[in-house]
Amino acid sequence: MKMMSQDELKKIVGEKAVDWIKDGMTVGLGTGSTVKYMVEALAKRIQSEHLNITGVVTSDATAKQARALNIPLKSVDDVDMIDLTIDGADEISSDFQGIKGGGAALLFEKIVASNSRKNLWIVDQSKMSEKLGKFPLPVEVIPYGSKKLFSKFSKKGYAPTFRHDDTGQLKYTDSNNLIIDLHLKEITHPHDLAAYLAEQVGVVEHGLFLDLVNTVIVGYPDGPKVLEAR
Ligand SMILES: O=C[C@H](O)[C@H](O)[C@H](O)COP(=O)(O)O
Repeated sequence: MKMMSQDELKKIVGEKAVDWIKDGMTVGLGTGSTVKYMVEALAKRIQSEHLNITGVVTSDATAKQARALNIPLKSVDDVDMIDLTIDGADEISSDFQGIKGGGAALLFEKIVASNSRKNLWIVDQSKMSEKLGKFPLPVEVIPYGSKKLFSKFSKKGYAPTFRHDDTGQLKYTDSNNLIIDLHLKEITHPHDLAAYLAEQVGVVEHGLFLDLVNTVIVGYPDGPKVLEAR
């Protein structure tokens, strides 16, 4: 079997995902290196099949790409309901729960996902795991009081780190918040953890995406595999 790079696996799932898009749909466009291929493939379909599609983006980065490819966009506030959102993920457990936010876009991604009739995730095989927690869990926090939250998470044993960008500066999200990554190793009770994080003052959103997705396309060297939740 031909060895495929991680990037090639991302490309095959990105290209496969646009099969779910039908003419007239309002489509949520996720964020990241896998979604980038889906957005490219969608733009090609819009052009060649003259599709009437409205995109709803989840980050400034995706907005920039979609505009450059002439995909018509609207804000989530200006559409009735999103028919389908296609997004990447950082880790997906066997029961279809996920961690997102590796690209710091979790807040808009969760707003768009929560306003979508259907959510579809596209990942290469490395993102699948039995239990969540190998990927550090991103928590978006407002800057004011963020050191207090950091200490609280430290005391809980969550091994927090502030996210930095490539230049070593604190990473600010599209909404000018900070990210604290929690190094948990294994999340045994994701719903309890999600509830705890949601009630902490100063937490804007966390990267646990629970009970949102029922279709996942996984890229394997022998092709994309579509997994449906039971
Ligand atoms: O904040 C970023 C998003 O949650 C991405 O969807 C996630 O990090 C996966 O990105 P990629 O496809 O680049 O691995």
